[in-house]
Amino acid sequence: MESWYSFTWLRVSVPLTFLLPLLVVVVWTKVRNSATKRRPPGPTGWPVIGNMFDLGATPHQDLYKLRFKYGPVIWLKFGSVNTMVIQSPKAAAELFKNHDSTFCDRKVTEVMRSCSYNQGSLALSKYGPYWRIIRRLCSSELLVSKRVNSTAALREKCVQNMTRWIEDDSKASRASGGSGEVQISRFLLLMSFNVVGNLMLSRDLLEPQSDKGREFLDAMEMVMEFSVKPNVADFLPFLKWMDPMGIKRNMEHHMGRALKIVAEFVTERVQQKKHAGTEKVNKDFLDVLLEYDGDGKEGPHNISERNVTIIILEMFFAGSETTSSTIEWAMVELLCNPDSMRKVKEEINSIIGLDQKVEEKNMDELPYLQAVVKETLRLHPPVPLLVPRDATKDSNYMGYEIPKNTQVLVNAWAIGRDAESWDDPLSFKPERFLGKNIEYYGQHFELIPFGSGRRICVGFALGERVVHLALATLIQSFDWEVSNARSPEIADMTERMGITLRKLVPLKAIPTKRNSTQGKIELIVDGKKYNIRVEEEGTFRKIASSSPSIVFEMEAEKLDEDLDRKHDSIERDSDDLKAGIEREKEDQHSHVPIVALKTDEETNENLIPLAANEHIQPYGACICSGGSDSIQNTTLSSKSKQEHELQSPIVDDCPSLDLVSEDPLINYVEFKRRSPINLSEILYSLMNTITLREALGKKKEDQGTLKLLLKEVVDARGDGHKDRREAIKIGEGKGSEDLLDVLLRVQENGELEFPFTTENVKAIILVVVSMSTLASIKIGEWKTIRIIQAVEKFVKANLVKVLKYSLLT
Ligand code: HEM
Repeated sequence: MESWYSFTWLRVSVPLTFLLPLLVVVVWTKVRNSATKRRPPGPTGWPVIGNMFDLGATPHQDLYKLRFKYGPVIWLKFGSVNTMVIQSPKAAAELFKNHDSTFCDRKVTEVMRSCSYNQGSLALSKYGPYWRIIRRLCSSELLVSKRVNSTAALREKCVQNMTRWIEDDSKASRASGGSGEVQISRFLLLMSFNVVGNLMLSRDLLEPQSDKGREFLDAMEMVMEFSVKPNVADFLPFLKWMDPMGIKRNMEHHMGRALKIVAEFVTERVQQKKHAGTEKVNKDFLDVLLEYDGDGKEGPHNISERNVTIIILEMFFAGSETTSSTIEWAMVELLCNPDSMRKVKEEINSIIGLDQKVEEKNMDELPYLQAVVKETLRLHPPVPLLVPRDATKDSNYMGYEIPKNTQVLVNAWAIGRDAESWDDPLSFKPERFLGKNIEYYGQHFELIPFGSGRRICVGFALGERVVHLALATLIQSFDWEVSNARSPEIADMTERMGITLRKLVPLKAIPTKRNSTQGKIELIVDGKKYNIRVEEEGTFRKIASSSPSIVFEMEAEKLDEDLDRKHDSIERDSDDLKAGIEREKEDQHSHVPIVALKTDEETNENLIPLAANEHIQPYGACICSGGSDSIQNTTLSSKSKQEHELQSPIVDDCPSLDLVSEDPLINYVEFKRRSPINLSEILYSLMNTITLREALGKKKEDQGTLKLLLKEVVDARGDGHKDRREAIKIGEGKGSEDLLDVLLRVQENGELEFPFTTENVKAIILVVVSMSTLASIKIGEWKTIRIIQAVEKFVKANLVKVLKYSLLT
């Protein structure tokens, strides 16, 4: 009996072993096909697990590839979860414009249920009264433009702190023998955390050295890491109770830590409120949440302390990495595209300059910077698939039947690369936005880094301000360089998917502080020190008029820093080289005083030809020309002359400065390659080149040394300018007069009210020339300060170029 039974069982079970799985596949495929009749196209999945293995570590990229095969709307199944993916601007427009209310719920993953987080969260809450209340509070009290504007100073403070940390970190690296390289993302994250901390809780949460801050950051980073780990329990719900991958257990631990820290702040504030006598004037978001007592229409009527804690924590999640990763990507792209970096730098230089801090109110004047941010968000949206939506009901979308509870992913990353919307979509070209009205506020569906519709990012006004401000400040404050060894990894755009999309290998670059011209001038009047801006001519004139002598010194800080860098970069084992550079630094440190003495005009001692070592020289009424066109002012009476000076157009920048090529310097550096460079020599030569051109109209080929110049001046009435003056006289050379021509004309015509000798002419020319050598400048015409300034700016700009050149070759 038993053997019959065994035999029969064997006869039945063997075919069943093979047939049953086949049957399951056939039935499952049939059921799926019938159910997906009017579903969007997509790759066929496996039984039970569906398309779980079709996506890897960067799902937005895998989905983008599927678009080429299946089109812009794709259907996938992850275990039991139906998923629709939107990958074109047109499909996104259809979704957000015509179906937003159907798809405005959120799909909540199992891990985000840890510590009941989803119940207090704004970003994950169901579309309903709780979401509406919190969203309204966020919009009106925290993130609406007017409110954001009123907190600009807080953000500017956080961004300035960041530049200080970067500078300190770089200095520390240099001091310990490193290259001065910093990992920018670290400071960006701290900065953006503090921005959120200041708005939510009125405090800086993080200082690089703070233990409490580090603990919070660490807990947050773990939460962010676990929140995006693929979890099999999401797709196979029957496994939820097991938490087979341990993700939820870990999340409970780290989320618990983060919530505990925020809860301490909340409790502290609740206690303060209990004991505070008067109403607080400047309320932060925590006050607003705690004081909420209903809107008289729909619930809830207050927000529990637990939910307040969750909402505050969420703002840190949502507002910190998103902004910091965007800025990091922008810096990466700019460093890989030097032309764009140059343009954005030039724009900042010309609109804000180096002397003024970047402020949020400047942003409207920086269209190229704005274009850089848009281009960065197009190519690197920090939340590439937006935050997953969930269908609230069955619907018909673009002719497809989409069942309730379908998860909807909008691939903003793929949309930013859509070839129908963007020319050359994979290249970084901020210019594509110039003069175009393409914004990222959810109305132009080819650019939706903040999402769109009802669930569009509630913090975009804040996010965009932080990104622009911090990026502009980083560019204004530092020159950024990438070491040769790092170049390949900077250009490697491989991504890492966390809570936001980051660069796999974080950006490391070397910052060199850019110094402003302001504060570089120390003015010493009768033993008193003043720090003045060169531009503040009024101040300058005021002090000057009350004092017979003015001494100001050019600080050599900038040169010092360049030398420090050079010191670090040149072969480190060569003591001779180091010693040479140290000597150079010493030289640069011994500031050369620039002296001006304003004498009584009546005295009019005429001009004393300059003696090389004297620091103070009297000057007479005839020295008032910083440029050829104003020499006639000398004929004016003292009062009207002063008035005229106040009104007269400043000798703006010397127009010919930009014609002076830096080639001689490059040649010089080339010649001196790998040996210490005498910077004073370079400066001296460049300054002479520039001012000789300005004073004598000399082209660079026929400029000689100072010796030749002296000969020319001594021979001022002689051949050098004879032909020119003849031509000018008969009207041919009008407009091409240089300073010497003008002086000679004035002299010949006897236009002045006092004797104007050849000695005077020589002295004026020498004044202008010697002024530019940074040695014993003797001059009494304030306009010439503009020339000094222009020359100095020019030299610095070129010096950096020259040094860079020498380091790179
Ligand atoms: C560059 C900066 C930022 C980017 C790119 C960004 C991006 C996004 C995206 C794509 C969404 C989902 C939108 C959707 O589903 O359609 C979102 C939602 C959200 N963002 Fe942002 N965000 C940024 C900054 C911020 C900041 C600074 C905050 C607040 C401090 C913030 C708070 C939120 C919140 C609370 C949500 C959920 C909104 C809801 O579900 O109603 N974000 N963000």
